[in-house]
Amino acid sequence: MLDHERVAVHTGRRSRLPVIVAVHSTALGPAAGGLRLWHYPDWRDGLADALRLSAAMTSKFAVAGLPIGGGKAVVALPEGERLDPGRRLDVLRDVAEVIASLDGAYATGPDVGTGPDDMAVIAESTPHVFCRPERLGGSGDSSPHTARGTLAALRAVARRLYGTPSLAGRTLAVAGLGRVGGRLARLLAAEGAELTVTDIDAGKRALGEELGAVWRAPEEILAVDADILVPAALGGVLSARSVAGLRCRAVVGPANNQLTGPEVADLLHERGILWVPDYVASAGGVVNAVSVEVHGLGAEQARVRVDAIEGTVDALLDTAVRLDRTPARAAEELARLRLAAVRPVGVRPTGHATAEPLALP
Ligand SMILES: NC(=O)C1=CN([C@@H]2O[C@H](COP(=O)(O)OP(=O)(O)OC[C@H]3O[C@@H](n4cnc5c(N)ncnc54)[C@H](O)[C@@H]3O)[C@@H](O)[C@H]2O)C=CC1
Ligand SMILES: CC(C)C(=O)C(=O)O
Repeated sequence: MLDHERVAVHTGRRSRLPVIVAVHSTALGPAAGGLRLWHYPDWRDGLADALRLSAAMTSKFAVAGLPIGGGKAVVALPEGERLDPGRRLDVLRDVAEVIASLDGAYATGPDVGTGPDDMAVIAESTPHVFCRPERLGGSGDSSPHTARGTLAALRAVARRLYGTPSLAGRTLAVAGLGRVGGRLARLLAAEGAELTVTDIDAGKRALGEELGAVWRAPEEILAVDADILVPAALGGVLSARSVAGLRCRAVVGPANNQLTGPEVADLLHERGILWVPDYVASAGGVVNAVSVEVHGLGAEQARVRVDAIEGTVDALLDTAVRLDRTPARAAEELARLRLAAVRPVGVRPTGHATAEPLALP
C-alpha cells in the first residue's frame, strides 16, 4: 500500500526524462528532501528509490526535531547517459516546474548528483529550494554539515564501544568518497583514525593516498576488518548476505537507506553489530539548512545543532538498552511519537497544514 501523501511522476517537458517527486508526509510541516540525479536500469527503480528516500526524510526530520515533512525528488537517468551542460539545464528546469506545481508541499535540496549550483538554477523558477550557494543567499553545500553530523554520531558510538568519543587510532572503513564521504574521511584522518577507503570512481584514489588510507576495491570494503564501517555511497548495501560477512563492531554512515529491508536491523543486532539508523546519523545537512534558512540562525548556532547529533545518538542508544530494543526500533518509535504528538495549528495559503515547531536543542 502506498503510504505517501502525494507522488508526482512527469515526463520532463524539455528533457523527456522521468521527473519524480515523492511527498511522504507533511504532518510536521511542508516536505523537504534532496534531488537525486542518478542512473537507474528502469525509471520505476527511480520511483522506488524516491518512495523509500522520502519516507526516510520524514523520520530524519522527526528524530532531528525539525518541523519539516519528508520528501525527495529523483530524475531517473538511463544507464550510461551523461548530461552535457545544456541538457542538465533542461533537466533542472523540468524539476523546477514540477516542484512549482506542488505549491509549496515540497522543497528540494541537493542529494547524489546535485549541488548548490543546481539549486540556484531551480531557484530561478520556484522559491521552494534549500542550499543555494551562500553568495545567492542560501545556506550553501549541505555535505560538510552532513559529514560533521556523521562524525558526531561516530563519536557517540565510539564512547559506547570504547568508553571515549575519540576516534584516534580506531580503524574505519569508508565506502564512498563523494561530497560527504570525502569530507568525512578528511575529518576522520585529522582525528587520527586509521582509514580504509573505496569508491567506484578510481579518481578518488588520490584522496585516499593524501589521507594515508588503505585503498580497497568497492566489492571488498564491506568485509574489511575494522572497528566501524561507514557507508557513504548509495543505499541498499546492508542485506542478509552482506551482514553475514561484516567484520566490524558498528556501522554508522551518511548513506541514505542503507538497509535492503527493516529486518536487516535485527540481523545486525543479532550479530552484535551496533547500527545507527542512517536517517539519524546523516541529519547534519538538513539540520544546518533548516537552522539557517528557516530559523535564521547564524553558522555557529547551526553548528551547535549539528554537533547535537552526538547527544541524540547517545540518548537513542541509552533508550535502546533501557527498553531492550534495537537502535533501529528505538529511532522508529521516537519518530512515530513525534509525528503523533504534532498538533496542526493552521493552514497555510497553499493549503498545507502547518505544525507547531518542535522543541529544538
Ligand atoms: N549531500 C548531503 O548533504 C547528504 C547526503 N546523504 C547521503 O549520503 C550519500 C552520499 O552522498 P553525497 O556524498 O552527497 O553523494 P556524491 O554523489 O557526492 O558521492 C557518492 C560517492 O559514492 C561513490 N559510489 C557510488 N556507488 C559506489 C559503490 N558501490 N561503492 C563505492 N563508492 C560508490 C560515487 O562514485 C561518489 O564518489 C548518499 O546516500 C546521500 O543520499 C545523506 C544526507 C545528506
Ligand atoms: C541534504 C538533504 C536535502 C537530504 O536530502 C538528505 O538529508 O538526505
